[in-house]
Formats: sequence, structure tokens, C-alpha cells
Amino acid sequence: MHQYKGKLIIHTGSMFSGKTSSLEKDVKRFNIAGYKTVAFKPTVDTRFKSSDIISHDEMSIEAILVENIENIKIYCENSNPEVIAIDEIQFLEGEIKDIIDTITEFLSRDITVIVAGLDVDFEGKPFEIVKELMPIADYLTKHHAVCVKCGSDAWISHRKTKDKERVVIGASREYEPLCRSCYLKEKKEEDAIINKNQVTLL
Ligand SMILES: Nc1ncnc2c1ncn2[C@@H]1O[C@H](COP(=O)(O)OP(=O)(O)O)[C@@H](O)[C@H]1O
Ligand SMILES: Cc1cn([C@H]2C[C@H](O)[C@@H](COP(=O)(O)O)O2)c(=O)[nH]c1=O
Ligand SMILES: [Zn+2]
Repeated sequence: MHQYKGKLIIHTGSMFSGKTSSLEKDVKRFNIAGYKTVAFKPTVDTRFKSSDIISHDEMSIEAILVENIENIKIYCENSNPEVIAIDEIQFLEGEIKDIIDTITEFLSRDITVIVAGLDVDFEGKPFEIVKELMPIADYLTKHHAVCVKCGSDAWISHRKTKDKERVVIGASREYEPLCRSCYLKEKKEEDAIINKNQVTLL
């Protein structure tokens, strides 16, 4: 009866672009259509202190917390879902190859996989797993937040704090979506302040 099988659906883009709400909407539609669906999210994102997937506009769906793709594989071996959703895939621990191989295996077993994840980090560097999954996708949507400086389509999640580690969990206190032009302007201003401080220290 269920016609929709073994598709990879990717929602990517910057923070606040609607990746999570789109994944949630897909999951809700598959549930309405009667598909056996399960959603996962990596444990690293502890923003909401709940296992639910919660979007920035506070829509939520139930999810299971996992550390790596092996956890997902084991869970699915026992529960046989027809549709698997993974939010924040960039935070899934382990080898990229293992993630790709497992997702490919799900697809070959007619399981549909929906993933949401950032395409680039706060410096514009690609998140490898999303980059590697893109060519395999049946449906790939690059979503755009609104640039908070000029209202254009955002390209990057600009980090407002001084933290330099790649992973810093946060929301609008720590990040703002910016278009390329506003981001480059912001970087120039930040660099000018750093240079000025260095001169003062000499
Ligand atoms: N600058 C912005 N541009 C677009 N949406 C924003 C912005 N700031 C806050 N939002 C909110 O974020 C929601 C999208 O949240 P979500 O689906 O969780 O995005 P993502 O998973 O891509 O971070 C929008 O529907 C809107 O309510
Ligand atoms: C850009 C960027 C983001 N993060 C963190 C910040 C948030 O906790 C998530 C992204 O959540 P969203 O659902 O896409 O809004 O990722 C990070 O750790 N490092 C980064 O460079
Ligand atoms: Zn802008």
C-alpha cells in the first residue's frame, strides 16, 4: 500500500532557515499517511533538555536521543520503521563512511530517510557529513533564514560570541543568520577591532 520507499530527503541551510520545522512537517505527513516513522537527534544538542526535536518556532515531535549511527541501526533492527528522520545530522558522532554506508543500506531496504543539518559552520566551512550526503539525495532543499542586517536571504550562521571551537550549542543569543555581504562586512569590523587591540597591547 505504501508507495513512497527508499528516498533520501535532505533539509539544509543556515540556522533559523527552517530545516527542523521542514523535517517535522515531513514526519507529520508520513505519520498521517500511515507510515511507521521514527525520529532521532544527537545527544550533543542539549538546548531544550528534552529528547523531543524542537524547532526555533517551538514546534515539536517526539524523538530518540542517539550518539552515533550504530545506535540508530540497532534501534531500527528491532522496530522496522518505514521512515527514519535524523535532525542535526552534523552532530552525529563517528566515521562519515559509517553514516553514509548505513543510510545507503536503509535506502536499499526501501526505508525513507529524512535528514536535517547545517551545510556550513560559523566560519563558512562545510560540515562534511552534509556535503557527502548531498549527491545521494533524492530531494535536496537549501533553506534560507532572513539576514538580520538587511533582510536578504542568509548564507551563514554568524557567531556573535568570541568562542572559536567548532561546536558551540546555542540559538539567537549566540548566532545570527547573515547574507554573504553582511557577513563579510561584520568580519571586517571584527578584524579591525582585533588589530586595534593588538596595536594597543604592543
Ligand atoms: N532571521 C530569521 N529568519 C527566518 N526565521 C527566523 C529568523 N529568526 C527566527 N526565525 C524563526 O525560526 C523558525 C525556523 O526554525 P527552525 O525550523 O528550527 O530552523 P533551523 O532548524 O533551520 O534552525 C522560523 O519559522 C522563524 O519562526
Ligand atoms: C553554525 C554553527 C552552529 N552550531 C550549533 C548551534 C546550534 O546548537 C546548532 C544548530 O541548530 P539549528 O537547528 O540549525 O538552528 O548547531 C555549532 O555548534 N557550530 C556552528 O558553527
Ligand atoms: Zn544581509
